[in-house]
Amino acid sequence: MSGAMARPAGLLDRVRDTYDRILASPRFRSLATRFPLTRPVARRRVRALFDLCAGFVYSQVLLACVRLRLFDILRDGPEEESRLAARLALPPESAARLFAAAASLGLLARRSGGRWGLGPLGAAMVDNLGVTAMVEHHALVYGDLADPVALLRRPRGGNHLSGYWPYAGTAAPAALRPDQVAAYTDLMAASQPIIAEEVLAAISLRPHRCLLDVGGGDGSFLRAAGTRHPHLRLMLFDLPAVAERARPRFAAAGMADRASLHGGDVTTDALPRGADILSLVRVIHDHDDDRVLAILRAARAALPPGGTLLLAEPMAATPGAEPIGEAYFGFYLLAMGTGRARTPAELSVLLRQAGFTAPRLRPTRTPLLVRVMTAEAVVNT
Ligand SMILES: C[S@@+](CC[C@H](N)C(=O)[O-])C[C@H]1O[C@@H](n2cnc3c(N)ncnc32)[C@H](O)[C@@H]1O
Repeated sequence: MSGAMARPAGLLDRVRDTYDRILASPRFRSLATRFPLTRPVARRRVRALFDLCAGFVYSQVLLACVRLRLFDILRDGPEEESRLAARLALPPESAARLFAAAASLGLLARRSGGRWGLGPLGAAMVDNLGVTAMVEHHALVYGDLADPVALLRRPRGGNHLSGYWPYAGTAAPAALRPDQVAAYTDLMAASQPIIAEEVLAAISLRPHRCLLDVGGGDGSFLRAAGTRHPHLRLMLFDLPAVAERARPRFAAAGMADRASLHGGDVTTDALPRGADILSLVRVIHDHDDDRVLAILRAARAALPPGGTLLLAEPMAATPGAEPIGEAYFGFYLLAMGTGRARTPAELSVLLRQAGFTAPRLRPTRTPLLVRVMTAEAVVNT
């Protein structure tokens, strides 16, 4: 039991307990499927439970499609089954099995004349480098989650994912070598365009002069912001080996004279000054509370009084996307070894502790992908 004394159950709790006991009864479940009025609900629950049991198989069907480049092949139009099987170098029977499985998941669709085309979800995968990279990356996650009870019981870290995100498990992240940061930086860059679109639609940078992106990776977010706001000066802070990866990319985008790059460890080194808005995009959820406070305090110190903090990441308890924050990020970050998805209320508490005021959640178009909060650096008294 936790330290808190258990409160006596209220009426609502007792009603819920009774409801749970009824649902847990095999006899009731059997009755519910037979009774016409309860049958639709019973069927939905059975389906939801089956999807939970089978989800890993569905993911592997998607992985097979991605590895075979099936969505790329079908982007130019439907193809006849045996020709498609030959292009994929699959035995005809296996190919038919894959196509039927993918169609049942909305990835492919049957067309006339024995042909297969893209389904609605397969069409959404075309040129979707971010999701494609994540599907491949999940092969690593899959390994770490193979024994979830062992994962929950063991000390944190020491998994494939903690090796993939080496800053999560080291006391000296600034010493990481270029070869240790390349894979994760590229993965983040692949999904950054969609994140940047959401964030830049949620908050206007027009009133600002200079944006400092902390944990800014290869600068993808800054370049998106700089393209949309040509007046904006750009500053990037990340681990030295990561910040260096941004240099040729800013040059290629013709933004080298607007951008400055700064390498260091945000938990121990001072951040450069001069920006009136500072962003933390998909950074805070990687860290435990003590490091989050160190990062936010460094951000506060770098901003002028009244300066804006922009915090963007997937958050816990997002209405309609609860499993993303609690289940997906909960277990992903457990395997990685640090961090957790936090609710806007939890983030607000940390922001205030670090010297920010007026934390505010800004609506995003797809909160499942990213939510945005802003706060103001307190005016020193
Ligand atoms: C999950 S990635 C997000 C990258 C980028 N903001 C994005 O959304 O694509 C987290 C970033 O924080 C950086 N980072 C982690 N620990 C850091 C530290 N102690 N000091 C500076 N940067 C750090 C990583 O190198 C990485 O680029």
